[in-house]
Parts: sequence; C-alpha cells; structure tokens
Amino acid sequence: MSSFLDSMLARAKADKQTIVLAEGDDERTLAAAEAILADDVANLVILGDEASIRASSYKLDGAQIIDPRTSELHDKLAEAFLELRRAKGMTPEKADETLNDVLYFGVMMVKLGLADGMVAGACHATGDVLRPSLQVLKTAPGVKLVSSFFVMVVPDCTLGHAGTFVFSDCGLEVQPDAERLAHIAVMSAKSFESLIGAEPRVAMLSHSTYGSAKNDDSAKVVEATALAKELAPELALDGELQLDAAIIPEVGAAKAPTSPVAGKANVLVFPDIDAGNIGYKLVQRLAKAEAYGPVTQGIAAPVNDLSRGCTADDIVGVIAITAVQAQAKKAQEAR
Ligand SMILES: CC(C)(COP(=O)(O)OP(=O)(O)OC[C@H]1O[C@@H](n2cnc3c(N)ncnc32)[C@H](O)[C@@H]1OP(=O)(O)O)[C@@H](O)C(=O)NCCC(=O)NCCS
Ligand SMILES: CC(=O)OP(=O)(O)O
Repeated sequence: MSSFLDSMLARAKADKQTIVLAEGDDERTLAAAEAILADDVANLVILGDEASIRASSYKLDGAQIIDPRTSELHDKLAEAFLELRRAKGMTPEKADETLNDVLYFGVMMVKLGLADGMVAGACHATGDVLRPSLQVLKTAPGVKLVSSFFVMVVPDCTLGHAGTFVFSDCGLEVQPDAERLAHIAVMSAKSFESLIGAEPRVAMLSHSTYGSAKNDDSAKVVEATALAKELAPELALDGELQLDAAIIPEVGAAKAPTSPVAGKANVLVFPDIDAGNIGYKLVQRLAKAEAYGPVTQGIAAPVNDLSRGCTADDIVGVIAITAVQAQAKKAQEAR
C-alpha cells in the first residue's frame, strides 16, 4: 500500500464520514465496501438491488443497503428534487422516475444531509455520474467552476512529490478556455495541498516550453498561466512547459532555467481533456501507477467518480479521499 493511500485511510478513520456507494450491483464496489467496513474507515450506504447485494459473498455488516425503487426515502427525495429542478422543467412524474436512478438518489441523500459524500463510476460513464451532482449540489460557495483531478502515485519514482502527483483535468472540463484552465490550476494546487499536505508546484503543460512553439494552443496555455498567476500570486506556478521540462530537473534547467517550477512540478495541468485523460491512463498502465479519480474539486459536497477500468483497491482509495474531503468541508463550515 502506498503511503498516500495509508495516509488517506488513517485520516478518514480519525473522523468517520458516511459515504454513499451508488453502484451496489458492481462486484468491485462490494469488495471495496467490505475492505472499508473491515478497516472501520467510513460508514457506508450501498444502493442497488437489496436482495442481490445481501446474497453476495461480501461481508457488509454495518452498511445500510437501500434500493431506491422501494425505499421509504424515495418520495421525500423525489419531492425535494422536484423543488430544486422545477424551474428547469421538472415535473412530479419525472422526479419520481428520476429518483429510481441510484446516481440521483445518492446525490439527493448528500443534498439532504443523509450522507456526507458519494462515489460511483465503476459501471457508469463520467458524464452520467457528475451531471446529477452538478445539477443538484452545485458549486461550493465562492467557486466558479467544478473540475476534476487524479492523484497519481508512481512506484519507485523520486519525481514530483516522491512519485505522487495531481493531474488535472483528466475527466470533466472538455475544452477549457484560458480562464477555465487558470481556475483548474488554482483549484488543483489547493487540492494537492489539502490531500498530500505538501507545497504544490504547478506546471501548465503544453507541447511548447517558454515560446519554443507559437500557435493558438500554446498561446492558450500562456494566457492561462498569466491568469492563474493573477488569481493566486503566492502559488509556485509556471508555464507554458513541456512535460519533460516540468518534471525532469536537467531538462527543466536546460529549457526553462529561470522557472521556479521547471524540473520539480508535482501538479500537472493538462491543456484539455484529451491530453489529460490519455496522459493519466498512460502513466497508470505503463508505469503501473495508482490512479485515484476523477476526484472532483469545487462541488458543494464531495461526489467522486471512478474509471470503469478501476479495481476494488482504486475504489477504496477514492472512498477514503471522499471522506477526507467531507471532513474538510465540515471544518470549513465550522470556521
Ligand atoms: C460533466 C458534464 C456531463 C456536464 O455537462 P452536460 O452534461 O453537458 O450538462 P449541462 O451542460 O447540461 O450541465 C448540467 C448542469 O451542470 C452545470 N455544470 C456543467 N459543467 C459545470 C462545471 N464545470 N462547473 C459547475 N457547473 C457545471 C451546468 O451549469 C448545469 O446546471 P443546470 O442544469 O442547473 O443549469 C460534461 O462536462 C461532460 O460530459 N464532461 C466530460 C465527461 C467525460 O466524458 N469524461 C471522460 C472520461 S473521465
Ligand atoms: C476517468 C475515465 O476515463 O473514466 P472511464 O474510463 O470510465 O471513461
């Protein structure tokens, strides 16, 4: 187990949160639930067909198992959902039907304070997982844009933060313009600090370093870098940088000798979702990195996604991260 995962599990256990696992019909989710319950990491609500979940071979003692179609909570959640979405054309009939969906049911549990966060995505596509939370929970106070990141833990690696990186946005914002990319960078630095507990060093990635190529794509990253510096002048953030200049000290020194970040970046901001999604999967599959996410940043309460290619261990990690984000939200609200 990586020290990152160890740390997430220990932090989650220290103040147990209630997390909804919306995909109780998925084997890996049930295996992860068993591990979380055995280690006393979080309280769990598991959604799905109650009879088949109870008939599974996994030990799920202590978890609440709820079938949205038959739950006594169904009508209450549907009414609250109708009120939230009435102005968007929601009708009582559609709300009633929508709350049969495990993803909407789970998000509404979080909205009404019946749970602290939700994890899904092992068998649903990202858009389907995140749309309900964006519609219902909305952005956190003071936040303009929800985006997502992966925590990548690369084995036997001294780069980044001893092999640990935040990669963003690999999952949500499809073609961010310069302004959105700047927000993603600043939010990702905060996420790095809060989860990894070290100083973020943010690289705005491109196919160009300090003007080595000049075109619309590199210009977008140059503009995003300037905007991010305006938004958070205290941050160690720089761009535009190629990947090698961002993380390899000798290359950084050669290509961007004056950069405060080159050669030692630990937060990698990709210019769009193609680069980010392909990039994280390359590192996960070829370097055998642990990949936790897509974790969201900026939603009013934590709802996190998974890749459909995830393992039960990946789900354990994302559940622990969700619990840590829920703790942070409560701490923020108490201030
Ligand atoms: C997440 C995603 C589904 C949202 O977009 P969408 O389905 O087109 O939905 P809409 O644009 O109708 O937005 C739905 C709601 O979310 C809100 N929203 C969308 N993106 C948002 C963002 N980045 N931050 C905050 N709110 C957002 C909208 O304002 C809207 O709210 P409303 O319904 O109350 O008006 C879309 O960005 C997406 O598909 N992203 C890529 C996911 C993906 O395929 N990833 C690859 C694999 S990881
Ligand atoms: C994050 C991601 O790429 O998700 P999926 O593999 O489910 O498309």
